[in-house]
Amino acid sequence: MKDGELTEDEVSKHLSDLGRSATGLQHVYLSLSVPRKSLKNVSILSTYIHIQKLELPHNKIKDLSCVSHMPYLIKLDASHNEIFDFFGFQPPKNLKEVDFSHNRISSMKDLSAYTSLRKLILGFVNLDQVLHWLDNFISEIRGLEKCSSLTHLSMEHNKILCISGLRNLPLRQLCLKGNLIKRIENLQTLRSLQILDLSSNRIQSLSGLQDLHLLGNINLESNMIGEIKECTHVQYLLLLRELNLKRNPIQEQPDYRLAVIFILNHLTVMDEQPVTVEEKVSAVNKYDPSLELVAARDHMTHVMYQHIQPQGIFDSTLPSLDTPYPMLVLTGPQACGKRELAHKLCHEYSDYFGYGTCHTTRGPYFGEEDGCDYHFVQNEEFQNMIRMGYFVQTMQYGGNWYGLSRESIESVAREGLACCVHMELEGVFSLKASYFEPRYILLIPTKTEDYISHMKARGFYTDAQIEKAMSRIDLYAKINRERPGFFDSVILCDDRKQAYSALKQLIKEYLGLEEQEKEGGRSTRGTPQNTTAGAAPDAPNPSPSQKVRSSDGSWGGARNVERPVGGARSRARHLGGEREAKARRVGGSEDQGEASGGNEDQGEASGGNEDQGEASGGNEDQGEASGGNEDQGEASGGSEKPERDKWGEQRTRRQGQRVRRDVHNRAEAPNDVHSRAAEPSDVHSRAAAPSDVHSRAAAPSDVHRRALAPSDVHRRTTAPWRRCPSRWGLELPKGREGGSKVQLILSSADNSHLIAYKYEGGESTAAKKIEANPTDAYSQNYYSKVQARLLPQKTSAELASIHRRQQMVREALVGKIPRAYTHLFKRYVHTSPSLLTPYSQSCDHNEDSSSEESCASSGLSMNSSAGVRSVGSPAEGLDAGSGQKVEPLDVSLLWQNLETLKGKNHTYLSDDLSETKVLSLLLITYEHVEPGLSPDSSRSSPTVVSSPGRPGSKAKPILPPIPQGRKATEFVSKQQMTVQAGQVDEGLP
Ligand SMILES: Nc1ncnc2c1ncn2[C@@H]1O[C@H](COP(=O)(O)OP(=O)(O)OP(=O)(O)O)[C@@H](O)[C@H]1O
Repeated sequence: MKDGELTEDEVSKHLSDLGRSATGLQHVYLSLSVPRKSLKNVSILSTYIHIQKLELPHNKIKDLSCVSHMPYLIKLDASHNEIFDFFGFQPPKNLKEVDFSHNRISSMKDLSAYTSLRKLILGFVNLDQVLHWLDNFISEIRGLEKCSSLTHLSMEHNKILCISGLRNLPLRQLCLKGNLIKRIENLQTLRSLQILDLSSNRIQSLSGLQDLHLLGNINLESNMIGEIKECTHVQYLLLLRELNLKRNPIQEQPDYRLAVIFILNHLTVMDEQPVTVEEKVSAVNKYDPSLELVAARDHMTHVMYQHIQPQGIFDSTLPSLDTPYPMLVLTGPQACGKRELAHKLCHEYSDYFGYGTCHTTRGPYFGEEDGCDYHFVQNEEFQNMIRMGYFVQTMQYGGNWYGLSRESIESVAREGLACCVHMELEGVFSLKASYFEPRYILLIPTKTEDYISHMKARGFYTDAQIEKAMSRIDLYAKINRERPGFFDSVILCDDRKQAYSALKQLIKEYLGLEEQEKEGGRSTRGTPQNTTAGAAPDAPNPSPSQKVRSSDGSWGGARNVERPVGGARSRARHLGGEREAKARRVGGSEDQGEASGGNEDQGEASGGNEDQGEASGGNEDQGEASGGNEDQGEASGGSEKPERDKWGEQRTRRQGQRVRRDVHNRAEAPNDVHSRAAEPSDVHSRAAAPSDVHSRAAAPSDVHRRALAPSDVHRRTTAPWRRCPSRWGLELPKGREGGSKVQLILSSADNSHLIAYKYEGGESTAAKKIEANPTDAYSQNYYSKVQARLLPQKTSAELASIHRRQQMVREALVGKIPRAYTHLFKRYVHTSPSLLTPYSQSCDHNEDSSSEESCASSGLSMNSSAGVRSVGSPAEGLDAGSGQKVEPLDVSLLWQNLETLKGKNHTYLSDDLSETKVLSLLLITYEHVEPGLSPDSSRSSPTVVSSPGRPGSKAKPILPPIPQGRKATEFVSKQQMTVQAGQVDEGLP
C-alpha cells in the first residue's frame, strides 16, 4: 500500500460475501473490510459499485466521496478516521447504518435525504480537538428531522449542550453520553425510546423522562443527581428495569439503594448490580411498612426503652387480666373533628372522662394551649422522652412527632377517670399492640367537599396536607371494611353536631346513663333490651348510617351489662326518702344509709361478683364488702354526687383508707343493719330486678378470675371499665321471691354455667344453666384471652395438682374419699345433716357422674351451711381432725367460709349438673345479715376462694401441706395471701 492509497490487490484481498448483484445478473462481492491500514485514499472504491457493506475503521481517510458510487451500500463504518466532511457523499438509497465516530466532524448537516438511515453513530466525532477548539465540536443535534427511520443514534462524547433536534424520531436507543447536557429535555416525543444513555453529563434531575413509557434502561452514571426524590420522575415507567446512577451524589444518601429500589420497584438491575428479592422486601419494609409493622416497631421501641430506663409504677393503668384501664380513642383523618369531640366529651362527661393530652413537636396553632391541646415540645425533647421510655405510642405525621405518654394517661387515671384521646390510624395500631384495651371510635367524613372546605377554612393546612388527609379517608374506610370489629364504632362526622350526638349516645349507652335518665323519669326500670332500643331523650337518635355498631357488638355488650348495674345503683338511690331518712337518722348521712341499707350494696355484697371478688381479695375491698363497698367509702367521706360515676368510684376507693376503716362501720352501726333488714322495699326492689342481682352474681368467672389475680383486685379499683366483664347473664330462677344474696357459686369450667348457688330467703329453686351470651364476642374473646394467658403458664405439675384437687373436691363432696379433705366434710356432715339429706340420698342412689356432680354441689351446699365461724377456726378444726397431713388447698378455706353460712341459708342446686364439668370451684360468702344478727357475726369478712392464681400473680397454684399444729390464723392468712397477694389485711378478722 503506497502512501495510504488503497490498491486493487488490497481490495481483492478484503472483499467478502460473494453474492448476487442487486440486478441479480452477476455474482459480486458484497462486503469490503479494510481496517487499520492507515488508508488515506480510498477513491479506488468508486468502481466497486455493488458493495453493500463497507468497513474502513482505524484509517486516516479524510474523503469518502467514493461512497457516492455505491448505490447499494447499506452499512458504512468510517469510524476512527479523519473525516471532516459529514456525509460528504451522495446518499446511497438504502444506507441504513453509518458510523462516523472518532472523526473530525464539527457539525451536523441536513440528512433528510437519508431516509433509510436507521443507525447513526457520531460518537467522538471530534476527539482530536476536544481540548482545543470548542467551536469544532458537535454542540447541537440537528439535521435528523427527516430521518424517519432512525432508531439508533449515538452521539457520545461530543460537546452537546442541550438535547434538541430529535423531535418525533422513532429512536429506540439514544446515547448522548459524555456531553455537556445539564437537563433532560425535548425527549418527550421519543415515544419509542427504550434505551437511554445520558451518562457523563451534568444532569441533576430525572425530570423529562416521565413520558417515555417504553424506557427500560437508563444510564445516568457520572452525573449530578443528588436527591432520591428525583427517582420519582421515572417511578411510573413501568418497563424500566435497569438504572445506573453510579457516580452521582445521590449515592451518598443514606440507604440510597433501598430507597431507589423502593421507588422504582420494577428494577431488576441497579447500578449494574442485580436487585435481589431481599432488597425489594427490605425496601418496602423500610419505606412503606404495613400499619402493623409500624405499630410493632413503635411498640417495640417503647417497650424497649421502658425496660432500659427506670420507670415509675403506674398502678392505675397497669394491665389487668379482666379489667383493662378504660380508654376511649377517637380516630379518623386529620381535622375530622375528633379532637374537638374529645374535648367536648371530656368537658360534658367530666365525671367519666379526662382528656389524654399528647405530646407533639409541631408548633401550636393559633389558639392552642400548651398542656391542653398538646404538650408542645421540641424535637430533641421528644426524642429524649422516647429514649426515656415515657411514651406508650408515638407516630410521625406530616413531619411532626406525636406521642401519648404514660404520664398523660396516668394523670387522667389518677383522677379516677377514663382517658379519652384522639389519634391517627397508626396510633390505633400501636395502641392495639400495647396492653391497653381502649374502645376505638372511628370518625369518618363522607362528604369530601365539605371536608376539604372545612380544612381550608381552618387556614392551617397546605394543599399537600389537605390532599394527604383526604387520601387517608380511604385508608380508614378500607381498614373498617376489611377488618370488621377493628373499630368499636363508626360515626360519620360530616356534621359535627350530629357526630357529637352520636358519640354521646354511644357513651351514654355504655355508661348506662340513659338508663339512669330514664329511671329518673319513671320509677320502674326497663329491661336492658328496652333501654337498648331507646335513645336518650336529649340526644337525637343517630341514623343507622351514622352509628355503625361494631361487628363484635362490644359496645352493645358493654351497654347491656352496664345498665343493670347503673340501673341498680340509680334505683338504689331513687329508692326514696324513707331509707335515706333512716340512714340519716342512724348514720347521719345519706351515704351511710346507702352503705348499710342500700340495696345496691346488698346486691353487690351478696351477689355482686366483682364486689365479692373485691371483698375477699383486697383490703380496701374488704372494707367495701362489709360496709358497702363504695358507699361506705363515701359514707365516711362525704355525700354522694347526684350522678356519681361508676368509674369514679375508684376515686372513692383510692381516696380512702377510710374505705378500709369502714370495715367496722357496720358493726358500729347495728341500727343500719336493722334498718336494712327492716326495709322490705329494698329486698323487693331487688327481687323486682332480678337480672340486676344476677347479672352480677352471674359472673362467677369474673369472681374466679379476680380471685385468680389477687393483685388485680387492687388495681381494679382504678378501673372503672371493670364492670364490663359481667357479661355472663344469669337468669334468676323463677319462683324466687325475696332473698337475694347469692351465697355460693360453683362455676363450671368455661364459666358459662352456674352450678349451684344459694341465697337468702325465697323458695328453693334449682339454679339454671346459664350460657354465656354467644353473640357477645367480647366475652368470648375475652375469656379465651384469659384462658390463653392462663393455660400456657401451667406446668404439668400444676395441672396435675389442679386435677387432683378437683378430683378430691368432687369426691369429697360426695363423701367418697377419706383423703385430705375428708375430715372437713365429715365435720359438716355431722353438724348439718338436715340440709344435706335430700342430696346425699340422691347421691347414694345415683353413681353416675352427673349425680356425682350434683352431690358435689350438694356437698358444697351442705358444707356451706355447716359450721359457724365463731365456733372455731378452720385451722382448729383441722388440728382437731384426723391428724392427717392436710394440704391447705382452697377447699379448706372454702370450709372456713362455709362456716359463715351455717344454718342461715337454703341451697339451690343446679338441675343439670350432669352437663357441667366442675373444674373450678368458687365459694363466695358474704356475711349474713339478718335482723338481730350480732354485729360481731356480721363483721365476718367475705372471702373468695379460688383455683390457682393466674400467671404473674403471687398466688401459688400448689400450696405446701400445713405442718401439724400450725395455727389456724397462720393457715388462713397464708391461704388468703394467695388470693390477696400484696394486700393489706385490714378488715380481716
Ligand atoms: N399520639 C398520637 N398518635 C397518633 N396520632 C396522633 C397523636 N396525637 C395526635 N395525633 C393525630 O395526628 C394528626 C395531626 O394532629 P394535629 O393536631 O397536628 O392535626 P389537626 O389539624 O389539629 O387535626 P385534628 O383536629 O384531627 O387534631 C391528627 O389526626 C391527630 O389526631
